[in-house]
Amino acid sequence: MNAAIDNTVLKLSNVESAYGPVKAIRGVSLKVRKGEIATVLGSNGAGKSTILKTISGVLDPTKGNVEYQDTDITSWDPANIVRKGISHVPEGREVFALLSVRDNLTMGAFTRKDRDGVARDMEKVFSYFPILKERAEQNAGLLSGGQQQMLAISRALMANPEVILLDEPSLGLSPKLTKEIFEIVVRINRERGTTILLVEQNANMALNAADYGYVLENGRIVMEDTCERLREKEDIKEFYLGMKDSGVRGERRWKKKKTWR
Ligand SMILES: Nc1ncnc2c1ncn2[C@@H]1O[C@H](COP(=O)(O)OP(=O)(O)OP(=O)(O)O)[C@@H](O)[C@H]1O
Repeated sequence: MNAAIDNTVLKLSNVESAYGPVKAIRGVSLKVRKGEIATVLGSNGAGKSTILKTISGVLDPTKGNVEYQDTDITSWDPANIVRKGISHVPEGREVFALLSVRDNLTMGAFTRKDRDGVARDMEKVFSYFPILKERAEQNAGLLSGGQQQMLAISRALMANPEVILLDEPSLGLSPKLTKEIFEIVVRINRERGTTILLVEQNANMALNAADYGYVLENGRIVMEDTCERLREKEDIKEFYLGMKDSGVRGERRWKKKKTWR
């Protein structure tokens, strides 16, 4: 379908990416529509982070294309991809530990010249995460893990993105904090209309927050559907929603891939 008609903002077509001889994703095709939260679920090593790195330009694909709003951005420089409107929050809540919270946020706006807009967005970020305002002058390294995750998301927001690529925000966080962070992610999506592509192992949180989901196994998409329908599928219940031990990677027997859109 024509991207303009089905509202697709981000489209991967048959993408393959590798680390030297290690093929991490193979033949990945997916679409993210404007204003939606899309999620990619998968176990350790499935290739989730590699999808985000390939979109954000950290890693050049060996095959296939990445399109954003009908522009082919395959292998673009990461800074130009941020300028174009895509911000990446990498796994592991990367922050500049020796810089203050405020300076981290200012660095997130490195592509912008509109000082008033940057100041406004900093206040907006502080309204999402008031603890960051309280600790604005502290070094980011002094923040707790959860607060660093908040800062990493906030720094991405400071670029005023249309799309946020969010890598495993639940990593290492308590269930309570994970829930809090997901609530803010949904709020950002609803209030700003920010399109979000979220990769997660925590399927429960991701399927509740997202509109549309993909399941990635061994570098390949094996299933996709609305999150509402994915939650009802036996494979998802067994392997991702804790109704059965997830077993060893690669041992799963997924039914033939079905596509609904
Ligand atoms: N820098 C690297 N060099 C070599 N191989 C890598 C590198 N980064 C990832 N890989 C390999 O690529 C594959 C996909 O990794 P990726 O990090 O994308 O998976 P993931 O689904 O995000 O896993 P996790 O949930 O553990 O973060 C894995 O086999 C991994 O070992």
